[in-house]
Amino acid sequence: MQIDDTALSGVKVLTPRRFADARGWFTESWNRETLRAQGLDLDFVQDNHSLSRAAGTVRGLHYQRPPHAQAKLLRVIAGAILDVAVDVRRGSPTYGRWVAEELSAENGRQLLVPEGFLHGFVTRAPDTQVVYKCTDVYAPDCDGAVAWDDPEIGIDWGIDPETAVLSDKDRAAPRLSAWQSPFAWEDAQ
Ligand SMILES: Cc1cn([C@H]2C[C@H](O)[C@@H](COP(=O)(O)OP(=O)(O)O[C@H]3O[C@@H](C)C(=O)[C@@H](O)[C@H]3O)O2)c(=O)[nH]c1=O
Repeated sequence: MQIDDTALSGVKVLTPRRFADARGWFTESWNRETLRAQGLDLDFVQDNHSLSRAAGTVRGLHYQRPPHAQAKLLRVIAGAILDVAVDVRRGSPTYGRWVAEELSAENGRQLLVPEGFLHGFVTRAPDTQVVYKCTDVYAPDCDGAVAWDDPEIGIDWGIDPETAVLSDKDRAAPRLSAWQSPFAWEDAQ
């Protein structure tokens, strides 16, 4: 398992090894001990799976506030996404900054998004399926969203914003400046 840092502390790109042979390949997509040995001790309690029919579907930017904050480990099993994490840890030297990583069924990469980040993705192929592990259960009362297209955040999604396929919740999400982050940098240390 190769684990690479990104420009934002805590956000990591994981690339599991693939064992190829005449049949295809085999990979350990998640192994608690392997990650523990490399310093990532995460207690996952829920797995999610979403299908987005159209390319250009945007889901995000989402979070769950404490006491149900979630770290997420994402991968793609069909199609491709640009996966995005935005640092919203109050007091963080990189508050408001984002990183993006292309995850696809082909490249097998995974993105680790810790607590204290907004998370979202845009699909880059039809019928894209994303699966991810979460460190806390779904808690609708703690669920929230920030506008995916907030110019203050300035994410380059690589699509025409007018054509994005969105949920009603995501279309109505507030901008970063109109929102109070429930995450503190100190809590993340
Ligand atoms: C996230 C979630 C949703 N649901 C339900 C609520 C709702 O009726 C339906 C669809 O929910 P949403 O519209 O919130 O689904 P979606 O927009 O795919 O939400 C997800 O987006 C990505 C970017 C994330 O980071 C995830 O944590 C999650 O927020 O599924 C659950 O039952 N459990 C869950 O864990």
